[in-house]
Amino acid sequence: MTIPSDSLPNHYDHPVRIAVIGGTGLSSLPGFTPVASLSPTTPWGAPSSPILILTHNATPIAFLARHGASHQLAPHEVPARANIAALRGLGVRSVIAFSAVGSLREEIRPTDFVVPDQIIDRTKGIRPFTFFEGGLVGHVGFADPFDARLGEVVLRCAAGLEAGGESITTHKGGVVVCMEGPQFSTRAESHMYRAWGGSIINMSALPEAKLAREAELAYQMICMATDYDCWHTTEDVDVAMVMKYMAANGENAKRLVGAVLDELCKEEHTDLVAAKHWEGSAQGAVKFMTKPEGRDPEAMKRVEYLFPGFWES
Ligand SMILES: CSC[C@H]1O[C@H](OP(=O)(O)O)[C@H](O)[C@@H]1O
Ligand SMILES: Nc1ncnc2[nH]cnc12
Repeated sequence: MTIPSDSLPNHYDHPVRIAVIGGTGLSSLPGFTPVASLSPTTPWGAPSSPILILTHNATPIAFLARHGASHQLAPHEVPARANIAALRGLGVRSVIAFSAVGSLREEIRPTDFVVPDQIIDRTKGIRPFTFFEGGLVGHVGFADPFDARLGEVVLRCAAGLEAGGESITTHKGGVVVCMEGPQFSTRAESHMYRAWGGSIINMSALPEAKLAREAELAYQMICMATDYDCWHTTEDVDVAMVMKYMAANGENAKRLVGAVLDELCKEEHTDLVAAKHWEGSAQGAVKFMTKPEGRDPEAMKRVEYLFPGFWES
């Protein structure tokens, strides 16, 4: 049964540590119990959709539909800063982000899952991509754009499901090419991305992953292959193909999220879920760059939204 989100409470009074971002074909997480629907505003505007708080074995998780509840936002229109800031504001420190991707490798078949570890940026600079601007500068490290520890947990859970006979094939590591879109690639581009070492392609790993790093969140994308883009001898990608495979992938995504949440709820992962290993990383980058006399008060206030008490310490 789906409970309409407007009949749910619009507040939730406990911190929520884990978020799931759903992408194409995954605009809800059926099977989890909705307990609240939140519409926070941030200094960067409103998130893509109301954030649903769902419970899984008594653990709350935040669910956000990246393209909006009706998939009304094109990849370049996704308010990624508001999304990440709103999640952080709820207490979220770990994010599992789903994405439908094209495969650039023969061995990554449609319906396979990939837990990537690298990104090549082919966005065109038209998406707002940092929290630190407008009178405040910060440079965070981004050598490894995903959270390896969260990635390990996801891979272990996927292996457990596979061993239990579930039909999920999961690939460890891979390079996501994040293109601008919304049009798909030309054939020449598709071949070029393969020559560059790309494994899969999407339109939404960035700036989401960069912003998560700036917000000191542990962030891992789980990619679900839906097509072979247009380099392969099979049919060229189109939306119908993506949606057809996402129907199958959605079930697998739900199973995998369930297993990952079961694991993350264990006491041994408390520090990982709280992203203790990222704590202070971005704050250091911001504090030391712009001299106090050059800091814009509005920019300082925006940073305060991400890191309450930031300027007092
Ligand atoms: C409809 S195919 C292109 C679209 O699908 C992917 O979305 P998401 O990453 O949110 O699952 C891809 O990135 C494009 O936005
Ligand atoms: N071939 C493709 N290119 C970009 N994004 C995608 N999402 C799913 N398939 C894709």
